[in-house]
Amino acid sequence: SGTMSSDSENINVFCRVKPSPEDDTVEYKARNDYSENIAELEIANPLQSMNRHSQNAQTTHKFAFTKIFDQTSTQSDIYEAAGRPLVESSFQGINGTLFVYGQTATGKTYTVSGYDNDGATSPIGESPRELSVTEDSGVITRVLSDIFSGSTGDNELESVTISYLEIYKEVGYDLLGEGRSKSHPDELPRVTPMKDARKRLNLRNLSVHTVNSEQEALRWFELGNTNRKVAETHLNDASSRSHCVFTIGVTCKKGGNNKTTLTAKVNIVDLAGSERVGKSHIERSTLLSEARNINLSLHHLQQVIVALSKGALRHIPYRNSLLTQVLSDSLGGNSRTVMVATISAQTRHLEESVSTCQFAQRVAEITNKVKANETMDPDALILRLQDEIKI
Ligand SMILES: Nc1ncnc2c1ncn2[C@@H]1O[C@H](COP(=O)(O)OP(=O)(O)OP(=O)(O)O)[C@@H](O)[C@H]1O
Repeated sequence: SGTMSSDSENINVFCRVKPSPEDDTVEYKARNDYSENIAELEIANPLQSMNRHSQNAQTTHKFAFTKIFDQTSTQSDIYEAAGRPLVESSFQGINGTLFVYGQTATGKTYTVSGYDNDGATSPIGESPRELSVTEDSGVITRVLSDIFSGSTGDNELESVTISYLEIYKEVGYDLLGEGRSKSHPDELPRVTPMKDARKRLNLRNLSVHTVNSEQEALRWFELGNTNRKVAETHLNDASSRSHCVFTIGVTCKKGGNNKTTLTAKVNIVDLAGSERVGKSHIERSTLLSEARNINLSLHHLQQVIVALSKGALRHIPYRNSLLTQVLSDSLGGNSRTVMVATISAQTRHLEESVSTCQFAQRVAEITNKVKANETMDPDALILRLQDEIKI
């Protein structure tokens, strides 16, 4: 039947420019054409425009995006354009992914997780202060809030689950393991990828928590962030060096047909900083091995994206890293996916900003095959098959 077919759709790519002091900024122009959903980012290259001898030197770089968020954009602007649509489609059984990519300190974590809720985290179950969406809340907080308060259309929300995975040097850590905060990352359960009988990825040891309210969900998220900070302190600034994947499972009963269940997964992904090893002034050998490791992971991600952007019938090397295995549905599979490329407007980061935008152009070429995940209860399925036979 028609509802089971899949639709091809491209990954929508957004750009966010981090606010910075007015001196030392690159001249860039953003043109958003709201009616067409096309935006163009033009970055002037000050180094080349100063060189009057090279007539043919490229003085500007131009990049196409779905939309550009300039330095004045708010957390809510980003959410409305890039986050909310994923919540709405999750109620229809459609998987969604939002991932942020960019150089260190360009606002990836701010975009996804907002400002840190400084201060004490209360254990799950105790009753501390109320958590809620504030101006600085990132995509994850807003998604969790909307899932519990947004309109599910004709369908009825049945259950919500969450999990929170950190990947550091190819090792997966469960940030919500056992529901309490840890004092050392070694205490966090290690997550390993396995294939189940149907050859689907199964993340062993990643806890999946059912949540019944926005408060409960936000409390888990806060616990995960506390564990993430612990890891950061012990693992040489793991924040820039690790990847975090927050996953929300949404189950709905289909309206007018409560024998059909719709299930969707929404992944929100904060990637490691994308700068190249050569540019960061890393001297200590341990740090160098870490840098290679992040870059290795991002390198594998880039390989997957290049293979996908070149089109069908290619071998896609998902298996080379844990990150690409986790993101296999999000990239080229069954998921509605959006990317937010974060860049700095500062002149000294020009090269990195251009390279981030170039990567984004590749990602925009990827097509996913999106279809609603519907399952019927066995009785309903038998009735439907009997109906079909009669015709
Ligand atoms: N749009 C913004 N508005 C206000 N502050 C911002 C914005 N973007 C980033 N910041 C601030 O800039 C700092 C660096 O941002 P953030 O930690 O999010 O970067 P990142 O890209 O996640 O870096 P890393 O790769 O190291 O994790 C933080 O203090 C953050 O609060």
